[in-house]
Amino acid sequence: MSDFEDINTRGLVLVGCGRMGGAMLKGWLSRGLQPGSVTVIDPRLAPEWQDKGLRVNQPLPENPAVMVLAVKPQMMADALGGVPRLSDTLVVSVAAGTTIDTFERSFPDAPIVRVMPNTPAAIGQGISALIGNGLATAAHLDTAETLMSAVGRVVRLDSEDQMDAVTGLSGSGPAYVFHMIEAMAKAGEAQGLSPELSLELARMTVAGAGALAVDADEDPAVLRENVTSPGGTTAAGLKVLMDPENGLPPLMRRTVAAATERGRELGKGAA
Ligand SMILES: NC(=O)C1=CN([C@@H]2O[C@H](COP(=O)(O)OP(=O)(O)OC[C@H]3O[C@@H](n4cnc5c(N)ncnc54)[C@H](OP(=O)(O)O)[C@@H]3O)[C@@H](O)[C@H]2O)C=CC1
Ligand SMILES: O=C(O)[C@@H]1CCC=N1
Repeated sequence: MSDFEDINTRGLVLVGCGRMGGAMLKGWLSRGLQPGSVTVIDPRLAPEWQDKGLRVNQPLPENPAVMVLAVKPQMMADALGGVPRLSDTLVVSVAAGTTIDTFERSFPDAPIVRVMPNTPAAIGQGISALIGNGLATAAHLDTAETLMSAVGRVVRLDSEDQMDAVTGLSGSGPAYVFHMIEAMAKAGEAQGLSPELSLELARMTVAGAGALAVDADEDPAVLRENVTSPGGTTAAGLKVLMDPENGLPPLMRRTVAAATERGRELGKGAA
């Protein structure tokens, strides 16, 4: 039996099919979601989605199993204005900042699950955190978890208050790691390597270290120590990187704090 049986029967509506909506849709279709059961609402849907058998910008099914909202927080009010007051439909939002009570104003009788995914979902390597409203039953949370586990791992939160920090860490986090690759590549160039060689070394080092961190039984700290020979090259590099005042720890603290704070602002309706 497909995990998507009820959704394939009643339908899924995806409002906003950009980078995040598209990444999730790709994962769902590859895991058994039938294209004909998906209604995509996006005024300027990318051409790559046009010939996939999806229902594009068509009237909504009468009683869809799930509606996924994946538009920018700043566009959410517009998007919500265009959808009916569903009640028997699970509403899932992936928007940063936008709080559950905002959705409850549009869907006062609906189960609502707020999710924070990330873009490695496009290759099934995402991590999503979720939390439901008072009307979301265990079955609704399971449905949301089924959807999100099709594109990576899922954790459940204890409180919606955690969501902005989750957003600042894992929602935005892939961008920090991509920037780390860029910075490592530039640093290699500064030591005389060619841009191509430097980028390849940086990219595969981050990919391999990330995969090892997930696969290994040891903590990242132990994996780090395994690379670090006493008096060797890594120790010399880490002395700079781990400097408590000017190194990565205070920089990363400020980075995640700034992103978390921006999530809070978006939740209060900031543009
Ligand atoms: N990108 C990421 O890494 C992550 C994003 N998110 C969240 O996902 C949501 C979407 O972000 P992202 O995918 O990056 O943004 P995108 O801009 O790539 O995607 C949003 C899509 O929604 C479309 N759209 C705009 N207005 C409407 C509307 N009224 N009805 C239907 N569709 C509409 C946009 O069209 P157009 O471009 O023409 O405006 C666009 O195609 C945001 O709320 C973000 O916080 C969460 C986790 C990670
Ligand atoms: O930058 C943003 O606001 C979105 C949310 C998390 C990742 N991208």
